[in-house]
Amino acid sequence: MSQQFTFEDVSKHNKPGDIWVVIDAKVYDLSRFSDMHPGGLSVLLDEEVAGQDATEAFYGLHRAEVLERPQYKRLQIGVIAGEQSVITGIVPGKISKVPYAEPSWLVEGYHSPYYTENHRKFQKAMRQFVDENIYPEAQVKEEDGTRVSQELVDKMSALNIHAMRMGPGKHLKGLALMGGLVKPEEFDYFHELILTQEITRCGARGYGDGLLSGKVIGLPPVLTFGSEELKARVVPEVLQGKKFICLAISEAHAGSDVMGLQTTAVKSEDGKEWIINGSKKWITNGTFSDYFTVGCKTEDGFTVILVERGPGVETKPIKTSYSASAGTAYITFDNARAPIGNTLGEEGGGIFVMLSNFNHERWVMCCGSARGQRAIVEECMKWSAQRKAFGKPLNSLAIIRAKLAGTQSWLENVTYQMCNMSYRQQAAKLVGQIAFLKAYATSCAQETAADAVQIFGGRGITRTGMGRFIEHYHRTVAFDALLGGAEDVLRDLGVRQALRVMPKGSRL
Ligand code: HEM
Repeated sequence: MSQQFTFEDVSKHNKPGDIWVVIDAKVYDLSRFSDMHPGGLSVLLDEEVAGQDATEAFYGLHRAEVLERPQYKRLQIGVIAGEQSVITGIVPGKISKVPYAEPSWLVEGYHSPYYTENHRKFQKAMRQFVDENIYPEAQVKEEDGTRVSQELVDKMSALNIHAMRMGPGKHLKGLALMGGLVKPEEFDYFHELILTQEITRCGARGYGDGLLSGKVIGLPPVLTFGSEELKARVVPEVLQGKKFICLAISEAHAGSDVMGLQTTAVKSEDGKEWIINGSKKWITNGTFSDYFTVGCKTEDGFTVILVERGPGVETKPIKTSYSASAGTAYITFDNARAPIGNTLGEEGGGIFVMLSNFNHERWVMCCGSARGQRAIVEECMKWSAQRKAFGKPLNSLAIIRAKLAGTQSWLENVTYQMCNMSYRQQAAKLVGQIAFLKAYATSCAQETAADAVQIFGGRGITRTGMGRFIEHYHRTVAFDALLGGAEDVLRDLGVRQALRVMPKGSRL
C-alpha cells in the first residue's frame, strides 16, 4: 500500500533541493528531478507549486501520459490520505465519456439501427487490442520512422485481423476471427468499419498507413480478379503477414488520372511473361513489399498485373510530411518480369479492376477520416475544458462537431448499402456516392485541422507536449485528401457517375 501523507506534510517541502507536490491526490518528490525538469527549476519553486496541490498547473502544461512514463512514475512517493485520484490517462479498452469523442452508437442511451450485439463485442475486443498493442508501438514508430514490427504483424495474424481488413468474403472461410468472436459468414462491412476506426485511434497517420494499408488496397484485385492458382500461392502468406503487398498505380506523370499512366507491359516472345518498364511514385508500403499490384499500359489499353520483387524491381523511400514508417516508395521497373498468369482481370480490363478497387479503398479512407476527426474533437473538447487562460466555449468546436456527425451518419448509410449489395452492384451504384463522401469527409477534416490549431494556439504547431496530436493531424491531414483520388477528381467523378444514369426523358 502507498504511503499516506497530509497536505500539511507536503507543504514543508517547498525549497530548492526539497520539493514535493501533489498531483491528483498523489504525492511526488521532485527534489532530485527538479534540475532535470524540461520546464525548468523556477516553475517548480513557484509558491503555488512547491509544497502545494499543483494538479491544475500540471494539467495545464502536460499531457496525462507524462506521468505514465516509468521514469516519472517513480517520482511518486505516496498519496494524500482520504483523497481520491480522479484523473485517468489511457485505460485500455475504455469508451471515452467526453462528449462527441465516440460515434453515437457507442454512447450510452443512444440507439442505432446498424449495429448488433456482435458488432459491440467486436468493438470492445478491437479497442482493447489497439490500446494495448498498436497504440504504444505507433507512438514510437511514427517518430523513428521504422516499419511496423513483425511481432505486432504476427499478433494481428493470430486474430486474423489482416484477413478481416479485406472485408467480408470467401477469404474468411474457416478462420477464427478475433479468437472466434465473429463467425466468418457473419462478418460484414460494419465489422470492417469498426476495425478501421479502432485502428485509426492510434493517432499516428504515417504509421497507420505503414500498418499494412498497402495490403488493404493492393490485395483486393488479387482476391477478386486473380486466378485460383495465383490466389492459392499469394493470398495465404499475405493474410498471415509473412509477405507484404502494395498497390502501385500513381506515377510522377499521372496521379489520380489512371488513363495517363506510362508504365508499360509487353508480352515476351514466347508469350509466357509480361515485361514491365516504368516507374511508380508515392507507393504506400512499397519499400518493404514483396508483391506489387501494378497498373500498366498494354496493347489493349490498361491492365493490372501482380509483380513480385525480383530482378528489375527497385524501391527507394520517398520523404513525405508523414512518417517513413508508412514505407512510401518510388519504384522502378526495368525489364521486370511477371508470369502471364499474374494478370488480374481481363487484359485491357484494368479500368474496371481499378474502379471497383478504388471504391473499397475510398470507403476505408472515409472510415479513417471520420474517426481521425473525432479524436481531434476529443482533444479540443478536453483542452477547452481544462485550459486556464481565455477559457470559454469555442464556436469552432460546434462547427467541427456538426460536420463530424454528418460524415459518420453518411458513412453508416453507405456501409449499410454495401452490406446489401454484391461487389459488382457496389461498383455500379456506389462509385459516385463514395467519391462524394470521401471528398466531403476530407474537406471537413482539413477544416477541422485548421480550427483545432486555432483552438490550441502555439501548442497546435508544436510536435511535443499538449498539442502533439493536433500538430500531427494538421501536418498529415492532406494525405487522406489526396490518396485514393484528390477531392476535385472525386467530385468530378461523382457528378459524371450521376449524369450517366440520368433518365433519358427527363426535361425541365
Ligand atoms: C511529476 C511532476 C512533473 C513531471 C514528471 C514533469 C515533466 C515535464 C516534461 C516531460 C515536460 C516536457 C513537455 C512535454 O513534452 O510534455 C515538462 C514541461 C514543463 N513543465 Fe513539467 N513536470 C512535472 C511537474 C511540473 C509542475 C508541477 C509544473 C508547474 C507549473 C511544471 C511546469 C512545466 C512547464 C512550464 C513546462 C514547459 C511546458 C511547455 O513547453 O509548454 N511541471 N514537464
